[in-house]
Amino acid sequence: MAARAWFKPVVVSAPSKLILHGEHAVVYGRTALAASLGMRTHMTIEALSERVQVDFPDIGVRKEWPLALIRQKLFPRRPPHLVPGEVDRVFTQVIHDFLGVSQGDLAHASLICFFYLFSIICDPGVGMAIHVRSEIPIGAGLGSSAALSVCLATGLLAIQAEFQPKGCDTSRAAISDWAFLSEKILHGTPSGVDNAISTFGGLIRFAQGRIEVQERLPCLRILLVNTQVSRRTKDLVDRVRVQHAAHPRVIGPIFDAISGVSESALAILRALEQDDTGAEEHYGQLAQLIEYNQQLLRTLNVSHASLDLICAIALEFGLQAKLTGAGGGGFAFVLLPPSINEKSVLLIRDRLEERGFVCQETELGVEGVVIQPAQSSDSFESQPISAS
Ligand SMILES: Nc1ncnc2c1ncn2[C@@H]1O[C@H](COP(=O)(O)OP(=O)(O)O)[C@@H](O)[C@H]1O
Ligand SMILES: C[C@@](O)(CCOP(=O)(O)O)CC(=O)O
Ligand SMILES: [Mg+2]
Repeated sequence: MAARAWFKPVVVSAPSKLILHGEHAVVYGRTALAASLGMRTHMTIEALSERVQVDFPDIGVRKEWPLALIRQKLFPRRPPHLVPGEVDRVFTQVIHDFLGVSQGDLAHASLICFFYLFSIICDPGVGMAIHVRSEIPIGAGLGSSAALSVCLATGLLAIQAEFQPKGCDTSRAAISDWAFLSEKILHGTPSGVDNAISTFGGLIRFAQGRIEVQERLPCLRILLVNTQVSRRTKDLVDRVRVQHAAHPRVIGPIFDAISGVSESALAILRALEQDDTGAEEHYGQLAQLIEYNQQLLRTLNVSHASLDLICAIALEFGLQAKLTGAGGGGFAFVLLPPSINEKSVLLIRDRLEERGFVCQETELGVEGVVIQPAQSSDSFESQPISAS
């Protein structure tokens, strides 16, 4: 079949995320509570004649291939199933060979994700220039990989839907499933919480692949603290897996306790949203849960000296902090109760920044993935994405 030629430019953005509670335990089916964050990844895809050009400046990748070569080398080897499922490791090896890179090559992991999704979703292939730029710190626990995966899935599905309006599912549920496949290519065994929150936005309760979008979110104020210590999600997840395999009867109950923290925190957030008369007591309970969870994550050996120091500094101000995401560095967050005065917030920020940490406040519970009107095309219209 001949390759297709032209499509309208697609502009997509997807948010980062904050895991309030449940990281690591969620990989083992327990409950996590996650909110979307104001920083986003932006992607544009434009038609390009007979070539595929990938520009990922954040990781220093800019390359181009003839479409005919991709169709010849990759398409005959793609997995037969045209719905997202398990990663076909034979096909990822085919892509590695095509790109001439080795399996562990991190800089090329994003390229592997792109070619995997492109080969399956864009049938029978179309020339394109894809450009991705992110406001999200990469490899720090705020879900940059999921935002990338969600952008790729959304953009490629939108293009395919132009050629094949019937039979191409572009719902949020389908986007999240394709992005989950991409996350599996990057991480091996992700829980799916990151792609779910980046797709749906807001606040979600997530367990065993079930996404429960929470209709209302009380206005939580948190201080994000970047340790500036880089780490890889996969390494931390592997570290926990080794411990779980060695001591399932010890580590399993820790996962249960973390899950309990997520459920309790959700109950308190719902109570806060409905009635803020008992706000002070509720914030006290939320702070207590943050402290418990940080201790549990420390027991799982995924904290780090920098994260422990942030928690200690927060405590000097009577505040609680915990790591967010995989840990081992990356980000922590500090809960700022409504009773706190601005002078204390400035003081705590100063104390943290004196120690080399970078602090910021950003919006919580923002919109999930959006397809925006393309600036370069007058004819492009904003496309709503259905929920399921
Ligand atoms: N803007 C981007 N451009 C290209 N690749 C990206 C981008 N953002 C994230 N990635 C991919 O995601 C990986 C980081 O994922 P991960 O270790 O899960 O950390 P995070 O907590 O940020 O999701 C990077 O090594 C890269 O492969
Ligand atoms: C540790 C984990 O629970 C969250 C990882 O988040 P991040 O990649 O650090 O943003 C892993 C997962 O849920 O797949
Ligand atoms: Mg990630």
